[in-house]
Amino acid sequence: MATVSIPACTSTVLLDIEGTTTPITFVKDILFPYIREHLEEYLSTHWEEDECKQDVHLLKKQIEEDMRQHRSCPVHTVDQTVHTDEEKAIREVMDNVLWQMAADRKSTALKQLQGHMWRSAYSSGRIKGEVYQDVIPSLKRWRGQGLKVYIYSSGSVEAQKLLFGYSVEGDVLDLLDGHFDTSIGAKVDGKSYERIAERIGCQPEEITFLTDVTREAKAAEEAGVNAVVVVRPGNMELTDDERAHYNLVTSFSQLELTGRA
Ligand SMILES: CSCCC(=O)C(=O)COP(=O)(O)O
Ligand SMILES: [Mg+2]
Repeated sequence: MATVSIPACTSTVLLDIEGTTTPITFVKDILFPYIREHLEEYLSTHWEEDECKQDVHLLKKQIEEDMRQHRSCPVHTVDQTVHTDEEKAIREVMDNVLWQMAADRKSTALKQLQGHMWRSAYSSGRIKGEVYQDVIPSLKRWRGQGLKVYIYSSGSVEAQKLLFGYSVEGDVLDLLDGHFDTSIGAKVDGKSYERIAERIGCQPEEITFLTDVTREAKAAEEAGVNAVVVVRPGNMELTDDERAHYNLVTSFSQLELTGRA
């Protein structure tokens, strides 16, 4: 198995989740169906709670932003099955959430609500966060070499902590130095990586970012971050140009820090 060197100046490994630490199938076949199945019940039960109100407020702001940007939104027909204003409002939120999920939108509003909904699924043991077999040994190895390890995912920080706190390998949050989500900026925007470096307190050049998505790798490189593209079963196919441009790994164990044991 070919090794891929990461620069000797690296002080921090920054990890994407879906398609990188975790199979895409876990997200698409377990996490997302849970939301679709429990959305109506969740909104009806928690509608009057502050946290749910904030989630709905953020979703409404996102809808306004989408309208301003002329992005298509679900069209509301008159629904004969709902009677009260609350039922109507819940149905509107549901339509929007399901529409965003069908488009695999990565909006902060959607991701925040999802994170809150997964809480009880993880804490009850119904769902356990999947991580590839090479992930935990690599996190331990990197930390042993003095590297810091952070997560940067479109999934909310709360959703990230649930996945690693209730993982198939147990609670592995101790192996992580911190978490970033899209509240710091979109993963396809170079500025987000500059902000992350600033927040960590290092130069962008000291960060190696591992992701399955080349648009994210490109944005990271624009900020001066070293990007490595992770190829896992079921990930999006890469073009010949992308294969030629990026360092590729199929397992974290292929990564070697230059000049360290
Ligand atoms: C960690 S939460 C579940 C995954 C998710 O909702 C998501 O959008 C993951 O995106 P990523 O940026 O980790 O590819
Ligand atoms: Mg990903």
